Amino acid sequence: MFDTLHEVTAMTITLLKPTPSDAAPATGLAEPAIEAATPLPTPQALRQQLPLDGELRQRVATQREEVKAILDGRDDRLLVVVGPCSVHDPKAAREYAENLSVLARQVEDQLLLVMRVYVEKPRTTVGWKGLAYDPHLDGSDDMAHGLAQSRALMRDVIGLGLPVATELLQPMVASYLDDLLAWTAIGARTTESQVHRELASGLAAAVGFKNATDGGTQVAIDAIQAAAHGHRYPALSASGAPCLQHTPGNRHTHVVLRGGHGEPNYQAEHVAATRRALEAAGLTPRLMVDCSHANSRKDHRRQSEVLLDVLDQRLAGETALCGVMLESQLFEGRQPLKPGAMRYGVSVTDACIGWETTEHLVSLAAERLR
Ligand SMILES: O=C[C@H](O)[C@H](O)COP(=O)(O)O
Ligand SMILES: C=C(OP(=O)(O)O)C(=O)O
Repeated sequence: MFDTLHEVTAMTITLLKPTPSDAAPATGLAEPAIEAATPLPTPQALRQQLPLDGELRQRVATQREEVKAILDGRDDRLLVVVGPCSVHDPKAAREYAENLSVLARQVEDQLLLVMRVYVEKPRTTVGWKGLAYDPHLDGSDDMAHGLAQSRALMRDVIGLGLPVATELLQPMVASYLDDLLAWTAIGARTTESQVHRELASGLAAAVGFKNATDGGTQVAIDAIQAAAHGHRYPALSASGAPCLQHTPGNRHTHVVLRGGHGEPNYQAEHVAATRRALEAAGLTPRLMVDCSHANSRKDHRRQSEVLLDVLDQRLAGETALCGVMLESQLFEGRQPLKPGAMRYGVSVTDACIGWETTEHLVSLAAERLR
């Protein structure tokens, strides 16, 4: 199935170097800084190759509505975005999804579980950028294959009955995957970006804007306001042609508190302050707490204490808290990315809690909310 894409990847086009008469004599500024361009399939071609059939399309529509009902306060269940920090092994991700789909049914009276299928990773400096970019984990950047693997995996997760969450990082990647998503993150490193706010304004899925990496929440509140408006911005159409995209605006957005610079911001005083800031901006206060990242001080074992605190706040009547996020894998911890010497089901980005702890925490959350 992926042969065609592989063939496309193999054809690398070397960009035309300027002729001597084009070159800028003194500065050399006319030299292109891009070394090569590798063709990718158009979003339309990939969607045709890995289509979402009528039943699955309807399922995604229903999943999106379920998430939005929670954000609108029409459903008082807790939204739980849970799964690996990043997917690097689709086989392990499918096994994880099978486990999660069973758990989701056991807790569905109290919780709506949405699986993190994160295939793009924002990096603080440099590092592996995710399955969509480098599926062979070796720097070969076979993105045509990575996009196909990402799409196929997300489709299988939906087939298991689970809604899919991802972070959308590179706006062009969104058009390969966005028909599959029930919930989307705009990450801490991009919430302030106008380009990402424009992207969010045209998504059919709900969007969570993370607070900034320094802990600042105002950028996420500004992002909610920006994304609620319609925008017009240049983009590539599904068939790969440049176009001016017109978006309607997205009202189903919310803040995600993830802490900043090693300091948590999940506690009641932070939640109350964010609630007041949202109300002052004329916005409906709705918040998700990310139990990982700076909220856990990057120690996966502390995600449980964050979750328990958030549950206490909910039970004490904090209705703005409509969701939580957990970073979880089949097995706990993290490992360096060393192809050929990897442990199955262990994160290669941030450390995660393992499946047993995940099952225990999610069941406990449902039990406490009952
Ligand atoms: O969620 C994952 C990481 O926190 C994020 O991608 C940044 O990773 P890095 O600091 O390891 O680059
Ligand atoms: C990168 C992530 O989070 P943040 O943007 O909060 O760092 C993530 O959730 O994978």
